Amino acid sequence: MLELKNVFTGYGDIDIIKDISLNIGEGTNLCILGPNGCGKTTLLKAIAGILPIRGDILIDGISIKDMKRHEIAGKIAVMSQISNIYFSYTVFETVMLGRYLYMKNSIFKEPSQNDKAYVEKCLKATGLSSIRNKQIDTLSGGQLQRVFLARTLAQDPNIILLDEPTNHLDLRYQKELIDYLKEWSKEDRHAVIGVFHDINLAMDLADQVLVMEKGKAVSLGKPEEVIKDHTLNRVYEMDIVGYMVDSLEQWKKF
Ligand SMILES: Nc1ncnc2c1ncn2[C@@H]1O[C@H](COP(=O)(O)OP(=O)(O)OP(=O)(O)O)[C@@H](O)[C@H]1O
Repeated sequence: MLELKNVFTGYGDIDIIKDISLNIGEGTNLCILGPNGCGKTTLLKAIAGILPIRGDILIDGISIKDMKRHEIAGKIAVMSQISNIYFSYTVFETVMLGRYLYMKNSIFKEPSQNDKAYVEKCLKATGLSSIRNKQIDTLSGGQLQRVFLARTLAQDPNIILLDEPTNHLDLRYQKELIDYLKEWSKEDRHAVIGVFHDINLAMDLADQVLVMEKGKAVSLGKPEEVIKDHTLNRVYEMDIVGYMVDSLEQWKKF
């Protein structure tokens, strides 16, 4: 479904991502882990077609270099972060922006019944139906995060890219988001690629884990394989598994 072949990318003349190859099949949740500055977001930008690359990225066998921006956007949606708010729209209007691709390139036209129904479905899936008419600049960080998820879903992509999607979400909504993504990715021709700092959440969502260090892929495999090979400990320069076990022991005391 998505294939990265010896991808290099970066900013100006500097390569941040160095020689990454990956194959992401249907129904896969890939979580990307690695310390600050190792290139996780830069890799997502390359996959979204935002940065020029050397090597190749293929979606369903077609190079993104041969695809137009709207063609890539029809396949891959990036869940935006809170810093992207510039205008005050209602929740409904914001989620409708995700349908833009399908609205014959005009957001000024009245959306079709189909588009409206699709937006309603996305609002329902993210628990936002009851606040559909609220202005987004009056929402809490967690509500806003869910609005952006709904807008991403409204784009009806095959692949969702997420960059630390659980920022601003309280525990309940973190769990709900992860559970929702797990369910969504198992639908026909879907996959999720996410960057996480919370290793617990990453391990909960992931079928595959990619560990990055200094722009390179240093480990790729199932969560249990990646935990066992101690690469995580090395790249984070701490005993990750030991830390997790200690935390659990603390809770057992209560
Ligand atoms: N727009 C940019 N122009 C130049 N350099 C950049 C730009 N964005 C990121 N970088 C650099 O690229 C490197 C990788 O950054 P990136 O944001 O991809 O890392 P990350 O692993 O996502 O980090 P974090 O975990 O802190 O979010 C860093 O050295 C960063 O300073």
